[in-house]
Amino acid sequence: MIKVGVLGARGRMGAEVCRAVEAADGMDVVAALDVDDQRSSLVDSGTQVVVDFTHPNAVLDNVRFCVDNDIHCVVGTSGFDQSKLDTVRDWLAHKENVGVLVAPNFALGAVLCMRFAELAAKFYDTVEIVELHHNRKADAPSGTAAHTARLVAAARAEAGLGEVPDATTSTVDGARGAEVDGVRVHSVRLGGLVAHQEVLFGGQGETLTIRHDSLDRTSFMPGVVLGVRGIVDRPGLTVGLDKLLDL
Ligand SMILES: NC(=O)C1=CN([C@@H]2O[C@H](COP(=O)(O)OP(=O)(O)OC[C@H]3O[C@@H](n4cnc5c(N)ncnc54)[C@H](OP(=O)(O)O)[C@@H]3O)[C@@H](O)[C@H]2O)C=CC1
Ligand SMILES: O=C(O)C1=N[C@H](C(=O)O)C[C@H](O)C1
Repeated sequence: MIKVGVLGARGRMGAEVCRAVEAADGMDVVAALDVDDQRSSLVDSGTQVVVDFTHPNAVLDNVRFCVDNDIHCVVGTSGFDQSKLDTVRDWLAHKENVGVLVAPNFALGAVLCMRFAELAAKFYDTVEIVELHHNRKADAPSGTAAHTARLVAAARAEAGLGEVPDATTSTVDGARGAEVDGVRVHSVRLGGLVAHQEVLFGGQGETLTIRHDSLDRTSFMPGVVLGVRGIVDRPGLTVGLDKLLDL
């Protein structure tokens, strides 16, 4: 039995994770903590894998605590840029047996959407991303959109494509979205939504739209459970659930 600790356990994702881990074979929730609880109970309960769905401002400190205490981590919380990933990698360099998985999105379709976008990127001059989420989300753009933009930008660079052409000379602040590695990302926040993303490519006389919709938070759970099972045998930093899938 893998002993699992959940951080953010009273949140939208954390509560779902507690249910999914309890329902899965070979793992148990031994600690379910939220914002005011003591992380020391992770150690006291013998937690082997922590699942973190908290807040972008809190997650790095939680990962530090886990690494220091030889606890593997499966991290869904958004807000991981390259410098935060490098920080985690540095911590892990001194810990041969600890693994941390940071996954911008645990939904299978979102993982495929990112991969398809990476594959399509070199064939199209222009690309923009639209992400749409519920209106209680703390951060914009979404971690998934930022990660997708970075993958697309890297694929464009590798193919020798330059900047995305844009003739805009007159605009209102924000009208053209945020820029992540040169890729425009537009964030929509609406009650009723869960998590949705479109990657739009434009070429000569055609467009390609790759869209993914999470209609319910259960969509993330098979990926989280896979992450918990996988991380115990994967020391070091793993970025993206795709590394645990046969993609
Ligand atoms: N990778 C993926 O597939 C997915 C990632 N996410 C990401 O997960 C994160 C959480 O999302 P969501 O569940 O919707 O958010 P919620 O606000 O519903 O849940 C977060 C919970 O964590 C608590 N919390 C905040 N800080 C800490 C802390 N230091 N220690 C323990 N608990 C803490 C919050 O308490 P309080 O409310 O009192 O602050 C809240 O109960 C976001 O970054 C989101 O983008 C979401 C869905 C899928
Ligand atoms: O806050 C959310 O809900 C989600 N957050 C993640 C993100 O920022 O990409 C993953 C998913 O989009 C849901």
